[in-house]
Amino acid sequence: TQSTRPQRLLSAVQKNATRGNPRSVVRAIDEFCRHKEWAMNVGDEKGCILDSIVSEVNPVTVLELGTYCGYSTVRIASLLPPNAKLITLEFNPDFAAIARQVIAWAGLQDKVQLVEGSSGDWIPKIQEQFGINTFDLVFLDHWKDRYLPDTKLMEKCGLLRKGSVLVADNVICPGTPDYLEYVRSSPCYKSQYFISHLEYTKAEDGLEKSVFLG
Ligand SMILES: CNc1ncnc2c1ncn2[C@@H]1O[C@H](/C=C/CNC(=O)c2cc(-c3ccc(F)cc3)cc(O)c2O)[C@H](F)[C@H]1O
Ligand SMILES: [Mg+2]
Repeated sequence: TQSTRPQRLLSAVQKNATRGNPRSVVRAIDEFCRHKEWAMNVGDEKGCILDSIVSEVNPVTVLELGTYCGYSTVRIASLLPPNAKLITLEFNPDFAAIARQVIAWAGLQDKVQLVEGSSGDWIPKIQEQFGINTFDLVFLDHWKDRYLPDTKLMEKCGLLRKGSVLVADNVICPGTPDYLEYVRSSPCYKSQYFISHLEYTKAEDGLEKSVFLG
């Protein structure tokens, strides 16, 4: 049977990256997507911006919405302090299976909890299930029309505290207009746009960093 793109991406990691070396996993995926097959990873250009924000926040608790193949999961987790935890939500079982193997190849499985399920179902259950009260950092990279409802849900569930940082991918392409309008106009957020390009292309895209003011 035909392989899927995520399966071919995983094969490229297993072929070209060194086990236990997250940077080599990130590099192998970027090479595959630049030279073989485009895939919707945050990519290296926006990834460097993400790295700088993660390093500045130095989060102990991280939530990622939309794991896909685990590229940004590996990028973020590789920068976390030893006691930190990253929870990543992915409701497609095929993507989740690939991401688990990518995360394991990077040697980051002890820092990452991949939860197979939908953000809408899981955001209200995270505190009781994982003993986490609030998140220092949230990376939004799932369906673009779910950024706003899930942000409101995180607020309602008390998962954000004064200073929590939201980083949203694709705020220009494909675009998340309702989310952008909300975080840029709400008195509860201080927002900043980091201009960049859509992964592996010359099209404009960017990340929006929004600090929750409580
Ligand atoms: C809704 N709740 C969810 N809960 C758990 N997992 C979820 C949920 N929703 C989706 N997932 C999971 O999160 C992932 C979804 C990623 C979606 N990403 C994109 O569409 C996306 C698209 C482009 C793009 C740009 C230009 C172009 F010409 C074509 C594509 C670029 C990007 O960087 C993207 O991130 C995964 F697939 C899905 O199962
Ligand atoms: Mg994206």
